Amino acid sequence: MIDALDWARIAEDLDTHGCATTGSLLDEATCAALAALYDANQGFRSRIVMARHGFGRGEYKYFAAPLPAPVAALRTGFWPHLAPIANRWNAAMGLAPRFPADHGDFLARCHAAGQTRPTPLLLRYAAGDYNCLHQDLYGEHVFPLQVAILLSDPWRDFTGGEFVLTEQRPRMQSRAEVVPLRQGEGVIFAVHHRPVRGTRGTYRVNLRHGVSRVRSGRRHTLGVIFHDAA
Ligand SMILES: O=C(O)CCC(=O)C(=O)O
Ligand SMILES: [Fe+2]
Repeated sequence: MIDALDWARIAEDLDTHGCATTGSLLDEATCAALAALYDANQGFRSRIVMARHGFGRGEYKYFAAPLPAPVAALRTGFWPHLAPIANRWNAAMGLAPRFPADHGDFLARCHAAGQTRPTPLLLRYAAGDYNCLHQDLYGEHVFPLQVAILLSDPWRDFTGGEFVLTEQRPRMQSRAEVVPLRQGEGVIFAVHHRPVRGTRGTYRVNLRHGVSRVRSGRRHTLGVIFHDAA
């Protein structure tokens, strides 16, 4: 299903806005099964209570290796479509790293540098919870794009809790983007920087993402990050 996405449109949205929605990626049953893993309390390497770290309110858990099959399939399925965009972006930004055709080869590079812990995660928010603006950087090796998939149904399961992105251009005030998602839909977005073409050439814009306050209900998300963590 990832291969069938409109990759020309996605690449254009990423280049223009720094984010792109995918349309439906996971059906309702798969979303429910993934969200249910949160409470199963098995198959995770760590649990983070956001308030304890000043990250917001709510919590998340990082999957342990081996990743659940649907999560591993998303990582390997997105990779061949995202790696060429990431290579083009790094070239435009004057950043040296280039990404291989196979995600396993990139993970080997992360692991050799001590980034051995898996980063895909499940997040859970209740009423009043939110996720402060941040960047998911876990070491020297960074893949510049990541994906977040909404597992809950907006309006039925929760209200509020919008995915937000901000970008800071040099010497300008920040621009915010709110990304409405349906259940099972993903947003692909820049982890750290993206290239923007200006009148004097291409420059680097700094992005951060987060989630606005959940007003009611419960919201679950699956985060797919492509570099592993130190
Ligand atoms: O819950 C969300 O929509 C955002 C999750 C997030 O920060 C991530 O996947 O990196
Ligand atoms: Fe994040």
